[in-house]
Amino acid sequence: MQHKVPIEPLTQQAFAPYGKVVDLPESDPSKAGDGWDCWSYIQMLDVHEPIGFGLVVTRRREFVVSAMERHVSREELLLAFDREIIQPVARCIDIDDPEEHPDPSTVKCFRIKPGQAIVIHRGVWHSPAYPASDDARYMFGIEKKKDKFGDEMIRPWVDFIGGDTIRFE
Ligand SMILES: NC(=O)N[C@@H](O)C(=O)O
Repeated sequence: MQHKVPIEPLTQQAFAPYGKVVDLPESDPSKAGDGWDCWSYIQMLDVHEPIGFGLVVTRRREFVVSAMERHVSREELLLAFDREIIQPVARCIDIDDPEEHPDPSTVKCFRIKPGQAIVIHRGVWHSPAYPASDDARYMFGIEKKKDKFGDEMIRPWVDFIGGDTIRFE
């Protein structure tokens, strides 16, 4: 079965079950100077080991997702660089279940604008991000350590329950 999921704007409230949003706050800056404003700390990444960074070039393709991965031991920072990207996510049901499959009924797809970022909660399912229109580049940062269920394997992808797929629009 294929589930249709609308693309939604990234807001703290909508993204809360999946992680944290990194964006300019409405509040006054905590520091400012001639020609610049600074807000800190606007978000936290909970880590115990050095962070490794990865860059992804994501190319135009059908907006269809059939599998996701997750990191049960690590939060993941993900930052849109040059163009808008779409990030599909699914809820973590049981972080201690190594046999869990992503549940398609919990999928949401968020539009992340250049300069915005997310911190994906531990255990939350995610696919690679898609470009909203033209090919895009994004960066992720994650602790460089083994995950509890070994998601550093060559193929960490887990199909949706029932072999379902997601089409987002
Ligand atoms: N988010 C993404 O594209 N990749 C990471 O989750 C990863 O572990 O490679």
